[in-house]
Amino acid sequence: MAAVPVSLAGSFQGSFAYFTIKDRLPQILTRVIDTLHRHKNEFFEEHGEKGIEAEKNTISILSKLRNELQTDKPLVPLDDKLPDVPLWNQYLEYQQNLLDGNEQPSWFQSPWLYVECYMYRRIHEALVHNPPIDDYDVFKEAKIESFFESQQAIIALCTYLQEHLKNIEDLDEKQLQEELFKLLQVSLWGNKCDLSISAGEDNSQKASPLKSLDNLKTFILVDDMESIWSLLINSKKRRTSIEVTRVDIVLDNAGYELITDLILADFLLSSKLVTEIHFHGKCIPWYVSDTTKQDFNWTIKQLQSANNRWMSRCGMNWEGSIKKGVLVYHDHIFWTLPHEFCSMAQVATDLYTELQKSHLIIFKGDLNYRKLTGDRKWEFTVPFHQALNKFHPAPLCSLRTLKSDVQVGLKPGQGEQFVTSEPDWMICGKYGVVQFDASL
Ligand SMILES: O=P(O)(O)OC[C@@]1(O)O[C@H](CO)[C@@H](O)[C@@H]1O
Ligand SMILES: [Mn+2]
Repeated sequence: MAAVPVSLAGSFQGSFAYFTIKDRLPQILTRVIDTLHRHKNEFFEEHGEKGIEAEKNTISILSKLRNELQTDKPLVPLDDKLPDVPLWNQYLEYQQNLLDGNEQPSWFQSPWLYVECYMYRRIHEALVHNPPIDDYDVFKEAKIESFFESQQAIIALCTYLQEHLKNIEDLDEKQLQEELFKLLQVSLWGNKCDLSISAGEDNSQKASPLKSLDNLKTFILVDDMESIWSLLINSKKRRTSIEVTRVDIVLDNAGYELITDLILADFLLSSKLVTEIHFHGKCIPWYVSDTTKQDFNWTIKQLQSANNRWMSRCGMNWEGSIKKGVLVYHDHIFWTLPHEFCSMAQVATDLYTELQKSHLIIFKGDLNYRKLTGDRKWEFTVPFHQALNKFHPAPLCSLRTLKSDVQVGLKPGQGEQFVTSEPDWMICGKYGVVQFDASL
């Protein structure tokens, strides 16, 4: 196979990577500092003087971090005690070895994917070094706010699921396929709502998600929904009563997007297209809005206790599915490492083996797409399978709105047409893909 292309990086002046490292990441750090400031009283009430001390120390570490980033300083090894530290520090060495003897990995020179992940891990390190606020999630407030901002859309989805799909057993194949396509698209467009692209500003779903699907259809650049349908319906037909059909969903953002993923999961289970859903979330706060176990549990609880009866019914059902073991939540440190997914088999063999049990893995969102394709300067027409670079644990698909400049699997001329007519087509979140790889 031909060598892989170079990584996107801040060294490409004027690229989205450059702009992100120069402007957006410092903005995110400033917001984190501001959040800690605003919660000073809360830290005092909970932990007394020790809380205030910890808040001050964390802020000073983060201000220093922002300065390192803005002046393109060398990346330094991590030095907390968490289990992923050796892997991070080996990765730094690996990046070092890719350079000429005198150069050192740095914010603008190293791959964008690496430095951006590294920033979030350094934010976590700053907190870990400062008990008693070491388990404080600096993005929690923004995630909670975005959940409440999307209330109407969440109600619309829960109502749809409960009312419209209560006769799901009676649907014929065509109708079942239509519902699947609808909810795949809802989950795809749910990915517009991430808080990293907006540097933490409100970016929630306000319009009715089901009504807008037809209008949005033309913005799906790669549509492999038929392949997903064939895979699922064939496996349903072949399955004996003791067999399992397992779908894994590698989650992205909490808030509205997570609800769309839960709705999709519920539909897959209640239609009996699948028998088990496995969710995968992050172990630490990540890219502002990504889902952690706390976010996941909080979301289910919120739904259960909501005033709206469809919302609370969804919450109850999902809690029930979790108890029955048909809805399973996992996390793994690999998801918050800087590695491309093609190194998962070596770096996180246990996770790779777990994913091999799946009949279909759904990767949500832009960052997962970047890691699937290695965040490299691929030609638009390179097949998705090739860009995966031997990452094939099971059949997989990506549901992703385009928010960074990597895209593969397009038809000849398809990408070029946008380059002139809509220069920001790859970063504005207006376009999406449902892109499938059959694995073998
Ligand atoms: O993975 P998500 O939530 O869809 O997007 C994450 C994201 O906002 O962060 C990066 C920019 O900082 C981009 O990869 C992408 O746009
Ligand atoms: Mn995200």
